[in-house]
Amino acid sequence: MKSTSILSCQKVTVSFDGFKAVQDMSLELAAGELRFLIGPNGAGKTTMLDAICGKVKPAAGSVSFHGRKGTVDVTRRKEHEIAQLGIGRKFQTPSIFSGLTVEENLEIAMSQNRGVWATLRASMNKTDQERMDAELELIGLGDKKRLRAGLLSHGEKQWLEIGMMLLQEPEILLLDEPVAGMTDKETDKTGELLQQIVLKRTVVVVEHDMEFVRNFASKVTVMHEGRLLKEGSMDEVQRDDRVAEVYLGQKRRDYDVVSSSA
Ligand SMILES: Nc1ncnc2c1ncn2[C@@H]1O[C@H](COP(=O)(O)OP(=O)(O)OP(=O)(O)O)[C@@H](O)[C@H]1O
Repeated sequence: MKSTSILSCQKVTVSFDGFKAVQDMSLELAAGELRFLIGPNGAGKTTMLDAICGKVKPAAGSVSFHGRKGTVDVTRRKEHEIAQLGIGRKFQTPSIFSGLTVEENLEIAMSQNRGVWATLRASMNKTDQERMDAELELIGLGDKKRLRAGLLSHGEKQWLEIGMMLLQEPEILLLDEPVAGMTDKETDKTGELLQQIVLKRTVVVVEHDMEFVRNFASKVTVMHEGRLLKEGSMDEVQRDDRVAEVYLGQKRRDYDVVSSSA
C-alpha cells in the first residue's frame, strides 16, 4: 500500500498582479503515485506545478516536500535548490542538445547530478554505463543511442528528456502535457513509461488528452478557476456534474471524450 505522503500543498494561492491564478488549492501526493491534474484552459494547472517547483512563489499557503532529506518548505527555497532536493520539472518543449547523440545527452544529464566530479572524470565507469544502459532501455531508445538527438521523432525527444531527468534522480517528476503532439502509439508508450517510472518515483502530469488520462490514471485532480473542483478516480470525476459543466462551458471536445465512456 503506497500511502506515505511525499508532497503536501495546503491552501496555496498564487497571484499575478492581484489576479489569483491559483486559489486555496490543496494537493496531497502519496509516494509512488501517478497523479493527473486536469481542468479547462486557464484553470491554474501549470501555475500549480510552478508553485511546486519554485518557479513562482505562492502569496499564501504551504508546499511541503517530504523527501529523502526530510521535510522541506518548498516556498522558502530557490528553484534550483528544489530541483537538487528532488523535484524535477519537465516543460512542454523538450530541452535536449540536438547536435549531440542520445547517449551524449544522457551523459550530460548524469554529470549535472554529480557536479564537480563529472568535470574531473574523463570517461564513465562501469556503474555509470550500466545506469545509462538501463535508462536507455526504459525510455526505449537503446537502438538509437548513437543517433543525433535532433533526428529523433517528437515522441522520442520527449522520452529522451524524461530519461535525462531520471538520471538526476528526482523523487517527484512534474510533467506538463507530455503527450501533446504525439502519435497514438507514442502516447500509449508514454503511458507505459510513466507506469514504470512510478515503481520508484512519484509523478504529476498536467494533461488535456482525456483518453490518455482515462487509460493511465488511477487518481485525478480537477482544477477550475484556480481552485480544486474534484478529486478521485477517473470514474468518479467523469460522473461529477460540476466537472461536466465546466468542460461543457469551455472545452466541448474534451467533455465529449470524457462523457462518452462514462
Ligand atoms: N505570469 C503570468 N502573469 C499573469 N497571468 C498569468 C501568468 N501565468 C498564468 N497566468 C494566468 O493564470 C491563469 C492560469 O494559468 P495556467 O497556465 O496555470 O492555467 P492552465 O490550467 O495550465 O491552462 P492551460 O491548460 O491553458 O495551459 C490564466 O488565466 C493565465 O492567463
